[in-house]
Amino acid sequence: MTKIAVIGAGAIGRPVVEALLAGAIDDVEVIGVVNDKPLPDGFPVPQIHLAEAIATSDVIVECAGQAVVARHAVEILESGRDLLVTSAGALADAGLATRMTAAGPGRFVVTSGAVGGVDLLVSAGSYGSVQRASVTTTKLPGALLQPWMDDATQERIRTTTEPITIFEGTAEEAARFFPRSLNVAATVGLALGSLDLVEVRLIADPAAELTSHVIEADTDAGSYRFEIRNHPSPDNPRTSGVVARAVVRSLSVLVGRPVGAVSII
Ligand SMILES: NC(=O)C1=CN([C@@H]2O[C@H](COP(=O)(O)OP(=O)(O)OC[C@H]3O[C@@H](n4cnc5c(N)ncnc54)[C@H](O)[C@@H]3O)[C@@H](O)[C@H]2O)C=CC1
Ligand SMILES: O=C([O-])CC(=O)C(=O)O
Repeated sequence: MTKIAVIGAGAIGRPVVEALLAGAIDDVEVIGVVNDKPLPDGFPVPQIHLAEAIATSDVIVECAGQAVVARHAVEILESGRDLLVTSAGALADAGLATRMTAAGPGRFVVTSGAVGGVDLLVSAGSYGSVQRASVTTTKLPGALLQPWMDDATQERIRTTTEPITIFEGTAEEAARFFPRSLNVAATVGLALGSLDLVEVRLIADPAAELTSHVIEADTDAGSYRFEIRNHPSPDNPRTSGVVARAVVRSLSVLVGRPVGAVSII
């Protein structure tokens, strides 16, 4: 039996817990959830402290935010626990990425999250050089407002009646400026082996009922274009609903029991 602790009980953490309790992966036990606020009434597993999670689990699943990875990943890995990272943008901090890579004996993996095609991009990145790569994300304006934006910028985004580009930059900048909306840009950069290479564009579109991520890459191995259109989570318009399922799938690979009739990894 593999003991799992989850950090975060929100739009990703809660459905991850529910899927695991429903038997999505054989032979796993959810020992509890670490959360910075009291859990809502009826939450199906107990709230535990991080120290208890570290002491009693085999794998810790982060579904809480980049700051949690920055603060706790090295400690978790040094304790010997494996760590599944959802907030991929944390690894845009090269110093943290280096410390996490050096830490052990626990291992860390990053879920593919809201996007697909990153398996092929890892293969292409290792095949030869990458000439260019881009991620263009389109979301509802309200999902993109940030505390660092001034009032005029927030108002322009909130009231736009047509699609507007609100950010252009590297995957590192994207992860820093939109920590809850552009982790996927870091995921693509990590897959290709360079975050600086990835040109990121973020569009606020009041008609964007679906969140879209268009990933393009020209490499020695080939040219790729993936267009992903996800329904947002009903619990958090920033987050695609499918992400919790991606986390469960990644966890199933990490624990060596891939889900599905035929294992595709
Ligand atoms: N890789 C990907 O494709 C995606 C990654 N994400 C990442 O996943 C994170 C979680 O997303 P959602 O579940 O939609 O967010 P959410 O806001 O619905 O839930 C976050 C949960 O984490 C808890 N939390 C926050 N800080 C914490 C701390 N320091 N310690 C313990 N618990 C803490 C909150 O109380 C809440 O329960 C996002 O912040 C983002 O970094 C989100 C969407 C896609
Ligand atoms: O869920 C999504 O579509 C993407 C997202 O929020 C992120 O990358 O942080």
